[in-house]
Amino acid sequence: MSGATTKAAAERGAALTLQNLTVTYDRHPAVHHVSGTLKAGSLTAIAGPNGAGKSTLLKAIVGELRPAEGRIEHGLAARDIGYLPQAAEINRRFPINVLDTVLLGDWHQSGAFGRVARAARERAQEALSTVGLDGFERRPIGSLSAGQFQRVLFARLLMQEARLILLDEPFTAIDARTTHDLLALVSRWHGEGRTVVAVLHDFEQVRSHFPETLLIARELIGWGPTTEVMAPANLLKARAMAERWDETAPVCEPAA
Ligand SMILES: Nc1ncnc2c1ncn2[C@@H]1O[C@H](COP(=O)(O)OP(=O)(O)OP(=O)(O)O)[C@@H](O)[C@H]1O
Repeated sequence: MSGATTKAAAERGAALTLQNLTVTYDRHPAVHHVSGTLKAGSLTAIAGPNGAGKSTLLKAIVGELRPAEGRIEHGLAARDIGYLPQAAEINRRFPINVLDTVLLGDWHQSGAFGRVARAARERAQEALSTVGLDGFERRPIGSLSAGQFQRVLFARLLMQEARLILLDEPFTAIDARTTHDLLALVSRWHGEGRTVVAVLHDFEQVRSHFPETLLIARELIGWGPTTEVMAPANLLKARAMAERWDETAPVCEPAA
């Protein structure tokens, strides 16, 4: 993104702008012509049916997928974007302990193979304490419960101190107590002025904790205040679009 565009986006109060974004797999669109602005400092849920393109959208924002068409504009360096993928995408057999996993959140300071400074260790320790995992430092990540591991990943995000935080289904298969604790961290990040985005399936959670919502069913249905976007008519529309879409439709063919 050019310096001028970055400045213009910042002046509009935008953390990120999508311009006619289309993302495809083998030329089949998963995200189709999506445009809009994520306000800096906003707290936004991404909602939509299974297969709606929610994870694809996050992957495009972090640069794992390239747009087939359109643009994603932001003025952020990679280290300014924190990303929590869906749990199923993370390999927990990797032989690494809890403390080192949290320290990975600091890779941009220490470098991938650099010596870890004492200050970083102390911050990692503090992050583990914040997520309620004192004493877990040496445990291999493969030995943790799903909820404990999710706490570790949140500690890693705490360590990173990113300006934009993207969470893909952070509370799926997580119990009420852990969800409550992790939602408190989300609120804390929001209070610190960070921009936070979470893909969620629990509409109650969306309504009670996320002031803004982006509702998608491959195409954008709504993006703005949650009370407006999550209106019954929009939810029906999302469901109807999901029921009629053709998985094999090529790029830019009109929906059936
Ligand atoms: N690696 C891939 N190769 C081919 N198609 C893919 C790939 N990843 C996702 N898709 C397809 O892209 C579409 C959007 O998938 P995506 O995972 O973004 O949806 P989602 O909204 O996150 O769904 P869910 O709520 O089920 O997690 C789906 O039709 C899916 O099958």
